[in-house]
Amino acid sequence: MDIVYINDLKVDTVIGIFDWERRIRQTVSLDLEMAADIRKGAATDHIDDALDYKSISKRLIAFIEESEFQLVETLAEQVAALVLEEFNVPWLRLRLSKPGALRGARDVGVIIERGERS
Ligand SMILES: Nc1nc2c(c(=O)[nH]1)N=C([C@H](O)[C@@H](O)CO)CN2
Repeated sequence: MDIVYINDLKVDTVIGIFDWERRIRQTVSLDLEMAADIRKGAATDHIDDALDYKSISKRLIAFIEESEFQLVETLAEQVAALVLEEFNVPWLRLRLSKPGALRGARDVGVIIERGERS
């Protein structure tokens, strides 16, 4: 199994459980690993035969910017479902972090794996 990845994709969104968090936008960061067979794209050297990380990141930015979830768990599940369904990805690992959300920690968040790994 090969992996196409996106690291430290930063997106501003409304996220959090407290009233003050509902009134501001905060940055979340995504590290996304997606299972893919890269051999066809490597052989043809054509983007149509590759999992296009640019189009995935554009879709994720649009979705996350519009979202208003409370928990990082909910955002992570929704992002995972979107990638699995819309981009035909069989398996992914997503680390979704919220920098500066916890005093004394660089970031907090969740790591999830979804789908079937071949
Ligand atoms: N498991 C979680 N714990 C907490 C979350 C969360 O999304 N998942 N969120 C918060 C607050 O919004 C925090 O990020 C701001 O202080 C607290 N705990």
